[in-house]
Amino acid sequence: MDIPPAVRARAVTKCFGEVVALDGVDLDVAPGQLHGLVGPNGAGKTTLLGLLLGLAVADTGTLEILGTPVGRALAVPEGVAGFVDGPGLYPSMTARQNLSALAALRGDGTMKIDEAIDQVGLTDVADDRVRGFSLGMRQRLGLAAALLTKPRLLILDEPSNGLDPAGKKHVYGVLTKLAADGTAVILSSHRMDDVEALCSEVTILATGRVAFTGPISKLASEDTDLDYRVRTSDPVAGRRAALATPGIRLHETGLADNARNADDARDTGDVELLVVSATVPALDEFVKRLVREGVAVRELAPVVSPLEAAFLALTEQQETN
Ligand SMILES: Nc1ncnc2c1ncn2[C@@H]1O[C@H](COP(=O)(O)OP(=O)(O)OP(=O)(O)O)[C@@H](O)[C@H]1O
Repeated sequence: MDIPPAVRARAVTKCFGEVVALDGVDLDVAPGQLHGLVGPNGAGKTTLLGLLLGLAVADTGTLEILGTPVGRALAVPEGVAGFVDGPGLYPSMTARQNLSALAALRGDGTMKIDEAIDQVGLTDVADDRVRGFSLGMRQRLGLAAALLTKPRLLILDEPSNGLDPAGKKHVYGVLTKLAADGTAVILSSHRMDDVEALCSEVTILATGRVAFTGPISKLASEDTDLDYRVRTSDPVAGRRAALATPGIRLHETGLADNARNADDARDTGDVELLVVSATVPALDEFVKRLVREGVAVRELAPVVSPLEAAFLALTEQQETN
């Protein structure tokens, strides 16, 4: 039997008075997919996540969640869990009491509370009151609350807010494992690097419309110029090779024009770094030339990630339309 998509949205529109928060949004999310939702402030991310969580209903369009069409009633669809605008928690209760209360409310705590607390790394503070929790700890507890129901679709609004690097790594490990076990995860974020590290697919929203949806790998077209940092064993020869390669635009990084060798270059400051603007094929030619000339490439990386570059280009485009 075919497993239905976790989310299938078609032409979904949602207005708040005069404000069009979502304008004809299509979204497809497969089971087991980690899907990032990005967009500038006010783009409609929270509104869309709210529809998926049953906190609001769309004005027009169709929405199917885990194979079931969403009706007009406000209710969390079966198999869905998560939070928008931060997890709702009782500050005067401990972490464990919060989860017990939730499990009692739902009457279906299918996962053991200790197991959920352990999964998000809060065992040591399980009996502390939530009032004293940091934002990151609250986020983790919110995730534990969502995990209690063993969801097949998990919706998280800015889940990495307030998490320190170790916390983020832990939470991302939990999400990756959930996805590997078949749960679809949709999360919003303002951090492109986080989305790139975690998600295989992304939807970029701008002023309520989908500017892009699909695999992150498709975002960076081979024909798009991106800025790259290039560090070589010989900055002077590297610079010469850049100038000689068609399609490579060299940004000035402080290397003196009269520098004849690496020692001269070093005298002028940190000039081992070149910043070039190029398409992928032009960059390939540049690297081949460097290798031919016996110049070693020690570092080669985009200045901003392909996702961030595409995000900026697409959202600027949308906003000027
Ligand atoms: N309950 C509401 N009443 C009125 N307007 C609303 C309401 N909720 C959202 N909006 C408006 O809808 C638009 C989309 O808001 P939304 O919160 O979904 O954006 P967002 O992408 O989540 O933004 P942010 O990144 O700032 O959280 C905004 O113009 C917002 O002001």
